[in-house]
Amino acid sequence: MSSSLDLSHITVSIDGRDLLSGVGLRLNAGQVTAVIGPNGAGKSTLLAVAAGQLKPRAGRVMLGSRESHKVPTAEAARRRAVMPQDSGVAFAFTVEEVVEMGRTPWRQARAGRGFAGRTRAWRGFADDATAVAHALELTGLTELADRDITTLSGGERQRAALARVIAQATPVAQGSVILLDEPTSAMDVAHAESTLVLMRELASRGAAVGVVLHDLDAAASYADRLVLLENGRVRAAGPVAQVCDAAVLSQVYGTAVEVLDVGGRLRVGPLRPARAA
Ligand SMILES: Nc1ncnc2c1ncn2[C@@H]1O[C@H](COP(=O)(O)OP(=O)(O)OP(=O)(O)O)[C@@H](O)[C@H]1O
Repeated sequence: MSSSLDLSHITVSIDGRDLLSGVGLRLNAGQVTAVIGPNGAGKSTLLAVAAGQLKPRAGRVMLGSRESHKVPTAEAARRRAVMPQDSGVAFAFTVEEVVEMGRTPWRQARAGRGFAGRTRAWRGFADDATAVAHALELTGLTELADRDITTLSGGERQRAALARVIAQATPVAQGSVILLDEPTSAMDVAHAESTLVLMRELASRGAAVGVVLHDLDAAASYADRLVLLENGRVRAAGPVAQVCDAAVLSQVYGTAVEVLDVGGRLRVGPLRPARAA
């Protein structure tokens, strides 16, 4: 299995406190890897390191076969698209303009090549307008394309941020990396499910997807592998069935978590009391 992004022995310290201690994260092409763990465990910090936004005190980040910081910025942006936890745009851009921003690294690449239409690399590039229109359609935003982004609801804004990431990641190829930090946190159940299905679709086209999720059942249903963080360390990592151990999850989250096998699919969530009729 080829790894598109490989973080090893990552340590991040701020003000003398270790937010991450010796953490590893391997994102494989064609797979969804979900990072789970309680509030403050270090999930967003780990994703920020994976995104190249935060430099670790120790450890190594490999983007494909090269150290991430040695990959030129624009090239890295074509291979690695990131949706941060808070991806709000404060200015009055239209939804379409925000999604178009995802195409910037591709436009830069073409500008750098002059008339790049004849170069080999160009053949792999999607047409910008098509990529933007497709991303809007996939996220159900076509009707809202001309709306001022600041007027959208929280869930709609989150879909626009996702559309920008999809536009940036187009064309998805082996080696593409897509990082999503709680992409469904503001979405209703229907949009959350569509987003998770879309995430799997991106992986099936060859992307290595890393996603932070609080919804344990969604993580168990849609991820191939889980990384469970606790206090800045990896408590468990591996295939879903291996990491979804009720005793371990209950201990790490400090509340009773149940894991049920329902027709071969694991259902994971808080153990809730039965209510009297
Ligand atoms: N810039 C910073 N300065 C000081 N502490 C920080 C900073 N950034 C993060 N932290 C702390 O590092 C820890 C990990 O934060 P992080 O955001 O990675 O957690 P998380 O697992 O994503 O949490 P959540 O589920 O609440 O989003 C937290 O205790 C947080 O308060």
